[in-house]
Amino acid sequence: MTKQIHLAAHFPGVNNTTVWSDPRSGSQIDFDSFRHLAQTAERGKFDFFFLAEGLRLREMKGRIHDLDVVGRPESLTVLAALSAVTTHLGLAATVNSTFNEPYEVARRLASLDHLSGGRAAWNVVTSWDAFTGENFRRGGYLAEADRYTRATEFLQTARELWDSWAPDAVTAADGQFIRPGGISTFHHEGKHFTITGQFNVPRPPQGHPVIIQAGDSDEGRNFAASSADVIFSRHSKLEEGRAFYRDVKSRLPRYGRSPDDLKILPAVTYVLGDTQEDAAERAAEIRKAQVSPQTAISFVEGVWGRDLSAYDPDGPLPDLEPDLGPGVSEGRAQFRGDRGAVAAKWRALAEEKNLSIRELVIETAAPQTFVGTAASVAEEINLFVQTDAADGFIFVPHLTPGGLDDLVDQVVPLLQEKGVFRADYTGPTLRDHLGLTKEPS
Ligand SMILES: Cc1cc2nc3c(=O)[nH]c(=O)nc-3n(C[C@H](O)[C@H](O)[C@H](O)COP(=O)(O)O)c2cc1C
Repeated sequence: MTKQIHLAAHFPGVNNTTVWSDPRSGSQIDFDSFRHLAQTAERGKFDFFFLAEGLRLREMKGRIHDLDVVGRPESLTVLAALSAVTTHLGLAATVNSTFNEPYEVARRLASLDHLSGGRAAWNVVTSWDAFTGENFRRGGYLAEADRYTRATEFLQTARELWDSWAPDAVTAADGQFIRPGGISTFHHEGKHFTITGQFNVPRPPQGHPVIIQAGDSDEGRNFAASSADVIFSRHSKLEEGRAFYRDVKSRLPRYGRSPDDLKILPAVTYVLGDTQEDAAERAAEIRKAQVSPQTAISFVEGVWGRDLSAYDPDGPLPDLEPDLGPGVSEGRAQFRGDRGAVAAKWRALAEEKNLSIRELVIETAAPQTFVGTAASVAEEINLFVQTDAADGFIFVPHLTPGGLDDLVDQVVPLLQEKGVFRADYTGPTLRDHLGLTKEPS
């Protein structure tokens, strides 16, 4: 059976995706930038618009990675404003379950779901690191091992709050506003939260907003399989995408769910050209522009575990061994792999090709996912979905705010012609767009 593709748009501006040097590059914080990207996604009949979250600026010994994050307003606030200038597009907010409280988050998501007529989604992230925690905690930090027990209980508690209002609780008829018995008292007692009382926002139009999950560990995958509607993954290559897809989908029956109940959407990038060669040339230029001198130094610092700010990005790698103790880079940019092995590989590559620090980082940076003509990119997107490497994609453009224009104008019509992507929305809610009939419980 031919699968229907799901498409979403990610607002860029972090992780060196954005090409700041391009004269078309606009503000990351003006409402017009958000509006342009969201309205472009809606013109393309995308399922949803996605905002990530970073709760502390990344830094190296106090030096902020200022090219990584230049303005990142709180996502639910931005999405509430976007709900007024869009009509069908889903609105997905990343909200951390480690540094927030269920009552407050459940209220804000229920409110967005009401304001938007059933278009809200919550990307439940679990970043727990102590460095970020300094912004929030009164003392003591969550152990890494507890991040998903807290997230699971957090989500369960939010669901109890949403369910505490019957769908028809508000009657506003016969001199009565609330139907007797329409609102129940909630009482939650658990390891992380003990709360009791009454929720004060009516049940969201979608019942529960759509739940997205973006972890990758075994616990993260189980959390998605048990509790999420969408998983946002980093596995964007064909073979690794298929392996991830098989692994995650095979976990659903353990939780009494069917594989269709969870959509797998990897984050992807793209570059279009008039010919394959033209697109490849443009892709190489974009990769160069994405690695600024400061970005190049911070990547190498992340692997070497040393302050390398005194080194010339256009010069050779430092003649220093990596420091394999705790990294000096803090925040989400911290490198989490085997730094010794990566450093050895990078040194060998730099020597073999005579690369400067910046050239090395450009050479090792992940290539763009889809590079080609509109027709070849449409083919490839469809191939990934029809061969179960994904159910669709979250596109991360490299330009704000015009970065999705060519995708929507040139690639989406080809997918529509193939009959694998909607020509128009068929329902008002995000659950309708995703073809999700029931909520995980
Ligand atoms: C594709 C992807 C996107 C993510 N986006 C965010 C984000 O915007 N904000 C955040 O705090 N964490 C984000 N995370 C981090 C995850 O929520 C999670 O904390 C992290 O991956 C550690 O969990 P894990 O060990 O299960 O992978 C993202 C992870 C992935 C894979």
